[in-house]
Formats: sequence, C-alpha cells, structure tokens
Amino acid sequence: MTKFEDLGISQATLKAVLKMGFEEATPIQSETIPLSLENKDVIGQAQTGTGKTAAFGIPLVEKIITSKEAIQGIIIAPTRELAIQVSEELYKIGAGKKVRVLPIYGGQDISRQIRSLKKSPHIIVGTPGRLLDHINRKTMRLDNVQTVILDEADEMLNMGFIEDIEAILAKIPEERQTLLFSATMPGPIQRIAERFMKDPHIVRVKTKEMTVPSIEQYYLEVQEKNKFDVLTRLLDIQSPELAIVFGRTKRRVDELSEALNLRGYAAEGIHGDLSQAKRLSVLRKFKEGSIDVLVATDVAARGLDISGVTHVYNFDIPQDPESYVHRIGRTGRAGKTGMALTFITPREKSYLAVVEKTTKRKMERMKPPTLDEALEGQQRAVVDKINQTIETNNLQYYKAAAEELLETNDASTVIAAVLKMLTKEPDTTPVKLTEEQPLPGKKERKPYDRDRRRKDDSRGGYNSDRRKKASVKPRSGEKRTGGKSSKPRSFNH
Ligand SMILES: Nc1ncnc2c1ncn2[C@@H]1O[C@H](COP(=O)(O)OP(=O)(O)OP(=O)(O)O)[C@@H](O)[C@H]1O
Ligand SMILES: [Mg+2]
Repeated sequence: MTKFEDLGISQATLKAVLKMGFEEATPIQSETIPLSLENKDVIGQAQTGTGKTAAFGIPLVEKIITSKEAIQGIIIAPTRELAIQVSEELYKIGAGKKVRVLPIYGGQDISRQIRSLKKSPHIIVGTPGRLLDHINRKTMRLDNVQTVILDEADEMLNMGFIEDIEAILAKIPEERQTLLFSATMPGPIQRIAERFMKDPHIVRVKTKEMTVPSIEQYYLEVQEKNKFDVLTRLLDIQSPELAIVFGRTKRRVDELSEALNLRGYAAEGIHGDLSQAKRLSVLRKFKEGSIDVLVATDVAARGLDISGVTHVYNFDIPQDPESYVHRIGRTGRAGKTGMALTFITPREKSYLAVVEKTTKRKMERMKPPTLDEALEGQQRAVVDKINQTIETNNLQYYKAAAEELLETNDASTVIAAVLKMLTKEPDTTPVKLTEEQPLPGKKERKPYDRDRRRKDDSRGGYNSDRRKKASVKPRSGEKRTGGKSSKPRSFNH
C-alpha cells in the first residue's frame, strides 16, 4: 500500500484526505494519481468501492488554480444522485485548498443553478443533459477547462448519452486531459473512449476476480411465484442492517416496495420516474436508517456509496454481467464485508454461468429458507436483543414485576411468553406482484440491442435529462436520437 505522502500531492490536499479518514491510497489511487498529475489521459478500471472517485478527484483538485475564477474541471456522471455524491466527495478533498465545486443536474431549478454558476466554481459535476442545457444557454463557459472526467462511462453509453457527451466535449479545448473511470469496461466503451482521448493509459487493477472478495455471493433457485416469500424469509433470518433489493423494471420496484410495506418492512423504492425531491428524500432516509430496505433499478444505484449496506438481493437476475458487478458492489465497500444473493428462476439458469464467467467467481448455492427457519431467525434476533438489554441496561425497575410473574409461573413459561410477544412472526399477508417475463433462454437470446432495451425500459432506466428537456434548442444539424455508434453489448461475451 502506498502512502498519500508519496504521491506528490500538496500539504493542503494531504490534510484534507487524512481528515476524510483515508490512511493509505488504494491500488487504483496509487496507480492513477501520478499519471493524472502528469496530465496523461487515463482509462481506470477497478472493482466497486475501491476509491475511484478520489483516484480522479485528488489530482483534479491538485491542478485547480484557486485564484483563477473559471471552471477548470468537469466531471460527467450518469445520474443526479451520483453527481451530488461525487461533488460532495470532491468538496471534501478540495476543502484544504478551498476549491469550489458545484453539482449541476436536471430536476433542479435552472435559475438557481445559473446564480450558482455566477459564483465562479472551479469544478462542475453534472449529468449530461443539464450540462448541455447550460452550454446551449451560454450560462456555463468551458473554455478554461483542462480536465474532463467521465465517471461510469459505460453506463452513460448504455443510457444513450453518447451524443450529449460528444457535444459537451466539442465545447472544451482540445488540449485537455480526459479521464474515464468505471468498475466495468466492456469492449465497445474502450474503443469509443479512445476516440475522445489522446494515447490513454489503461490502468486495470489486476485482480483475479471482477468483484471484491469481501462480498459473499450466493444464488437461490426460486420459482417466480415464490420469490417474494423467499425474500421476506431471508430478510427475517438475515436481519440486514441496510439492504438493497434490485428489481428489473420501474413497475417491479414500485410493486416490490409496496408489497414489502404490506408485510411490515420499512422499504422504499427509487427509480427515474420519481421526482428529484422524492429520490433525494428516499436516499436520505435510507442513509439515516429510517428505512432499511431500498428497492432499486440498476441505473438508480450505479456508483452510489452508502456505508452500512450489508446485503444485496437480486430479486430479478440482472440482464447483463456488468450490471451484476455494479449491483452487488453496493455492499462490501472500502474493505467492509457484505453478502449478495441472486434469485434464479429455473428458466434463467443459464445466466448464472454467464455472470460467473465474467466475474471469474463462483456463486455458492443457498437453499431457500422454510417458514420455520424464518421464525427461528426472528426468534434468534429477539434473543440477541434480550441479551443486549441485559448487558447494557439497568433492569432494577423491572425486577419487582418479574418476581411477581415468577410467583405464579415457572421461568421458562414467562420467558417463552415474552419471546412470543417480541417475535415478529413471519408475515404471510398476500401481496400482488406482476410476474416478470424470464430473460430469454439460451437459444432465443439475441445480442443486446440498446434501442430496443431503452424503448422497453427493461432496465428500469432513468429518464435521461435529455429526453425530458423541452426548453433546449438542439444545435443546428445535431441529431438527438440514440446513436448507433457503439456496438451493442451482449450478454454472451
Ligand atoms: N484511500 C482510502 N482509504 C479509505 N477509504 C477510502 C479511500 N478511498 C476511498 N475511500 C472510501 O471508499 C468508499 C468507496 O469509494 P468510491 O465511491 O470512490 O468507490 P468506487 O471505486 O467509485 O466504486 P463504484 O465502482 O461502485 O463507483 C467511499 O466511501 C470513499 O470515501
Ligand atoms: Mg464510483
């Protein structure tokens, strides 16, 4: 492990980074920070949760000349939540140097953004659509930008942002530095990246597996109609601190979170059809722990760094192996442990091998728990709680009542009654979930077709800012439809 002191960064930034609790640089940081400081273009690939944000954030902050009142760095991210998260991390890294960082995303009042832009931020973190909006309105000048970073570039490509990104890059001086980071870099993205970049250094943190070893990975064979009962039993047995449940579509996410609430779990869903305010409030509640199950689509959770996520449940198997990597990567971050469980219906069994081939790691089989096991799990949780209460609380006040109960009953009967009262018995309230079509079987499977997928909304994708925006004049001659420039990504590779 490399010390940040040895990476040639200033005292001010070093102090800020140590204040964030970073003691040593992660491998992607120690490999890419020096290259980036030398203004090299870099394609950086490293496992989820291994600090890619600071890998591009630290050198970017270092290069900002704070006395210069101009935007010098721009980071493009696929979703609004990610733009906010990245800007918060950059703000912390830049606190020592007093670097001004501004997030710019759709769904936020544009005149407020224009006012913030007038306060001359040094770094902008934004989603493609809204960035382009400001460029076209001439409310954001990019002629002093020296560094451009594309975070989760492959996802932005999948979402059809390629033309927007090209249009943004066309407004930035050519003698810039371009960096591109993601945990997954499917072939097509590399080729496209090279079009935007000059002699990029490809830094791949060499690991045996694509996922981090600290995530235990299981699969469960479950019939579609039994999935929900299995999920709630698992939640009862594993009592996760914070859990994310992934569903394939927006409708699925809505139905799942409603069904979980019906059975008494504190759950909420997040996807692109919700208002910006709602999305932010759901995430805030999840971070604070006032809800403990977040139900999400793939896109909604890309890159999100929420500490304390102990379990990821793939209620529906993801459509491609890269999505699997990003989904389960919401746990096991920054060296913590985590558990990922993937439901596989009998017809989808062939996908298991496809995922495993990409991640280079086998998932262990887990048998779906029975109702009795769920009850036992809940009981165990109560027993643990009782033990904790014995250890930490002064019980003097309750002793008299306890003695009184023991005068008429034997001890084990009293305790059994208390256990029964405190144990949440597995809830079997009927719920209604629309059945998802299984992914196509091996023979029917076609290479992934982006346009079709977007139309179907099969990934439960976000509304891109771009498609919602009405106020922006497209630049003359600019095509605003999803490009054909990238080769379709296939599940079969
Ligand atoms: N050197 C470090 N030491 C300790 N913690 C770190 C270090 N660098 C980053 N972190 C923390 O690790 C967590 C994960 O970092 P980050 O979100 O940048 O991961 P990532 O590689 O971008 O993951 P993803 O592929 O999911 O986007 C964050 O909470 C971050 O603050
Ligand atoms: Mg990231």
